[in-house]
Amino acid sequence: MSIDAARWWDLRLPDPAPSAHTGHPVAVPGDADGNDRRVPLLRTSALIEAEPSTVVAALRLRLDSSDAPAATEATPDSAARIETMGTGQLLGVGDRVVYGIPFGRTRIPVRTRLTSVDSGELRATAVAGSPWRLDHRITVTETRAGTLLTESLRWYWFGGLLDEILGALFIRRIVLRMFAAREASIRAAVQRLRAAPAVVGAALVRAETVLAAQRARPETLAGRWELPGGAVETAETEQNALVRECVEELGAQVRVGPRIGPDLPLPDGRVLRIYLAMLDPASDEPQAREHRELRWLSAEQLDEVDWLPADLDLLPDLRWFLTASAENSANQRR
Ligand SMILES: Nc1nc2c([nH]c(=O)n2[C@H]2C[C@H](O)[C@@H](COP(=O)(O)OP(=O)(O)OP(=O)(O)O)O2)c(=O)[nH]1
Repeated sequence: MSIDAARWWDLRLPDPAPSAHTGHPVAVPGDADGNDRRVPLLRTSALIEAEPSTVVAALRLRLDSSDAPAATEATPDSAARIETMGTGQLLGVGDRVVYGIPFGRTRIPVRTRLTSVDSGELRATAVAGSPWRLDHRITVTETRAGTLLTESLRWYWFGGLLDEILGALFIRRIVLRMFAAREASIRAAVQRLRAAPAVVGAALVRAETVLAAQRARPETLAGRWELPGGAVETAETEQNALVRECVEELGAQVRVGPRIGPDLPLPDGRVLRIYLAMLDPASDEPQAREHRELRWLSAEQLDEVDWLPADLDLLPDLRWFLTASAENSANQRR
């Protein structure tokens, strides 16, 4: 495979500024990318000892769902109501996030709409009317010590100096409290995801297509499509579980590669983790031993089958990977 998927997370992420590594909040006018220096920017960062795929899943978990981390209640400043427009459990573009920013005894609702979501970054822009605008950006960056989570907020109110004064007097304190509370709830969600029993799935890739399998059982899931795999048994690594499941379900020998996409919470409390995989050159052709049918799907065909709900949240990452592999192969042929 010509794409180095281990560098998956680095692809679209800017380097955090050195001050972000200190873990202390910084408020600087503008940023180093040449953006308007008069626009206030507030940034905090935290190192979380977990893989980026888990941190992203924690970020994208609905904070208002019943299985949300209890920290949402324990730290009311993090209160965020998320109005999901998509079907999946994770956030998608177009979803609205309503933050209740505490102000005296009341809360001022700030409505933001997610404008971009990918493996490394969530970006939301406030939808409150003009002239006021708010850009909220969360990025995750893999480091040797864990995942660096950086949150930044930039606001445009009246513009220029007035925004800086308002920021210093009012916004800065509230926003930093909100960031701190969110960090606590993200840490709690990360712990919950790491402790959950795992199901693993193989994104088995061949010639820019991925193998999808149609479930035959149980009745509630029969007819829907998934990636081959199953539950990880006690004292088994996730990679070994995938190799075993692919033999049992497909009669195929696979080589397991790096993770793709975030942790995907399942309705029963388990967590689904997907790994890229390739057929071993000596392997037999995969057969539907336990499934109804198998199909090799290209990036364009991913929407043609009725995926299980958890898998829907993987499709953007899978589509990106298949498209990038196809482009890469085309470039190499030239
Ligand atoms: N393997 C797999 N399971 C998925 C996917 N998406 C998804 O929601 N699931 C759910 C369906 C099931 O509730 C659970 C996996 O159960 P399973 O029947 O495949 O595996 P298992 O090891 O628990 O059972 P078995 O193979 O021993 O019969 O995860 C997916 O893409 N692949």
